[in-house]
Amino acid sequence: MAPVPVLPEEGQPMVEIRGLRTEFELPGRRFVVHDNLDFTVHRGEVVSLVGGSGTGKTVLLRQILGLERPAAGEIRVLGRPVEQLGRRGAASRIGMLFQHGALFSAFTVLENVAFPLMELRTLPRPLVREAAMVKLQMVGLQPEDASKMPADLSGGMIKRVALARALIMDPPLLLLDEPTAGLDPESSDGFVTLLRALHRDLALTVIMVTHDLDTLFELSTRIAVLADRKVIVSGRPKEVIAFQHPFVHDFFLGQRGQRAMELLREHPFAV
Ligand SMILES: Nc1ncnc2c1ncn2[C@@H]1O[C@H](COP(=O)(O)OP(=O)(O)OP(=O)(O)O)[C@@H](O)[C@H]1O
Repeated sequence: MAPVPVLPEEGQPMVEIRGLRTEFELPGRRFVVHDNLDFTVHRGEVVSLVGGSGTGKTVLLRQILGLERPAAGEIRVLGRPVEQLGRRGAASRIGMLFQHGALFSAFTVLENVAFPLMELRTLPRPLVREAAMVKLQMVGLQPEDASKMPADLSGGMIKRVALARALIMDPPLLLLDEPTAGLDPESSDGFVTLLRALHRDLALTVIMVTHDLDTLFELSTRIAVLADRKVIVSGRPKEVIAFQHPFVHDFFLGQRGQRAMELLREHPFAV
């Protein structure tokens, strides 16, 4: 069995990032994505990361997951440096929903959901199957969906299967990369409702990257803006929208501003 992560008290840091520097080599030059970036997420929060294209939102999620190492700085997850968690330790603490679901096309739905547990080789197959079926039910899928192949699923079902797989080890921390991208409005609403219920019922801490204002306002307890290689502001929408920065102005008050203002009125207490 995977070790049960020790949960910090409510409000204690789940993720702490200090002095983060991320750089990539391009032919002939070094390209800096994050520079001296600080960011903390507390237990129970749903923090949305927004920022322009290429500001390093996805890379930051991958670093929190331990899939990529920064050039400098420290990332602690549940009080421990992420590089000390190892693959198994990270998997039991952090669930990740990748942008396009990232399901294995040759595996059935059940095999996809069960995969992280099968890889551990610590539980007998019937128990793994049972755990995967419970997670399928948790994300609103039917038992008969278990034998389907990814090619036979709708976009909304693919997201749900990927979410069931992200939750298979009962991680306290869930990372979501564009959870509603590519979904029609009805599927998107359904998925947001599911995420909100799971956040509440499983006492999850969530870090989410999204460009979608409805998803942002429906789910977030805090918004953090990535620009100029740092988190330039984080807080409630009202506080973030009032921050003077060209990206913040364009994102919330530009073309989409009217929708942002409607959402702010609809969700005065949500964030
Ligand atoms: N392995 C890599 N090698 C080189 N450059 C990379 C690598 N991974 C990411 N980058 C670059 O780092 C920058 C940040 O990428 P990232 O995918 O995190 O952006 P993002 O903020 O998620 O953007 P978007 O909103 O467009 O998805 C981009 O310019 C990307 O091309």
